[in-house]
Amino acid sequence: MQIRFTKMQGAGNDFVVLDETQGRLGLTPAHYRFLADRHFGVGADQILTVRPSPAEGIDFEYVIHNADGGEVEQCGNGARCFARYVRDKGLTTKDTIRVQTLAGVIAPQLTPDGRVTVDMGRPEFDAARVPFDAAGLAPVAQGLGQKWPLALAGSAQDAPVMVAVVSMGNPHAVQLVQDVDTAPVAQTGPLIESHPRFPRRVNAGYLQIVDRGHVRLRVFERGAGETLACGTGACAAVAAGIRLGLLDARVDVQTRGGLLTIAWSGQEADSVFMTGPATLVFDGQIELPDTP
Ligand SMILES: N[C@H](CCC[C@H](N)C(=O)O)C(=O)O
Repeated sequence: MQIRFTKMQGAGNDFVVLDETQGRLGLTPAHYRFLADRHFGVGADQILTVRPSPAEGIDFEYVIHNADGGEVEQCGNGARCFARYVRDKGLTTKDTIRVQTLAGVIAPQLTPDGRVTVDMGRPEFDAARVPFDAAGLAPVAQGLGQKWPLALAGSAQDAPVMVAVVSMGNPHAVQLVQDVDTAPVAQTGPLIESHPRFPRRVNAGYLQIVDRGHVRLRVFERGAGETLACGTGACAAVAAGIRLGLLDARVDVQTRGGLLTIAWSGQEADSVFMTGPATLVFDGQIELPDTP
C-alpha cells in the first residue's frame, strides 16, 4: 500500500505526519515502526496522525505513536507541528486549534513570529497518577516539591538517582545534573525508562539549571531513545524545577535541537504553556510493506 506523508520537526524532534481526515489508513504498530525506521523507512521519533473532529468544539483528533510503535498520550513538539500542518495543508484557517489527545484537549496557537504556543494542560505531581509506584520509598521534600530515590539496578552508580516525577499526560522522571553534556544519558536513560516503578515506563529528563530563567535539558524518551528535544519533557522539567523552588515562572529551555520557552504560574490548577518552532521539512510517499 502506498501512503502519502509529511516530514516535520520541532526543535529537532522529528515526525512523520499522516492525514486520516478522509479515512483511516488501518496501520499496525509494525507499520509505525517501519515509518520511524531511519534506515528502512522514513525516519522519525514519533508518528503523528491527524483525524477529524471527535466532538463539538474540538477541531481535530491527534494520535501519537512512538518509534517503537506504541501509542502514547501526549507529544509537545508534535503538537506544534500538528498545528503548523493543519494550517499549511488548508485543513483549518484558525490560529488557535483545539485538539483532542489521549491525555485530554490541548490548544496550540500559531503566533505571528512563526512559532507556536501550546496550552499543554496542568502538570500532575501525584505519584500514583504519573504513574509511579512509590511504595516503601521516602521522598525528600524541597520547596513545594519532592524528589524520590530511584535505585538503578545494573548501573555503575551505587547511590540511587533522585528524581522528581511529573505527568504532562505522559510520564516523566526528571533529575538535576551539573552538566547535561557529561550526564550519563545513554547509560542510565534506558534503566530509568523501563524501571519497574513506572508501570507505563517513563521519559527520563536530565536538567541542568543555568540560572532561574535558563536551563539546559536532555531527555531519553520512552519508546524513542534520546531525542534532540522533548516538549512535554521541557514542560515537566520546568514545572518540577519551579516546584522545587529553583526556577522562575518563565524559563528558556536549551535543548540539543533548539530553544523552547516554558511558562507556568506554579499553581497546580494552572496550565503549562510551551512556545517553540515547528517546521515542515518535505512531503513524500512511501510503499508500505504488507508485513513490515
Ligand atoms: N516519548 C514520549 C512521547 C513523545 C514526547 C516528546 N516527543 C514531546 O515532544 O513531548 C512518551 O512516550 O511519552
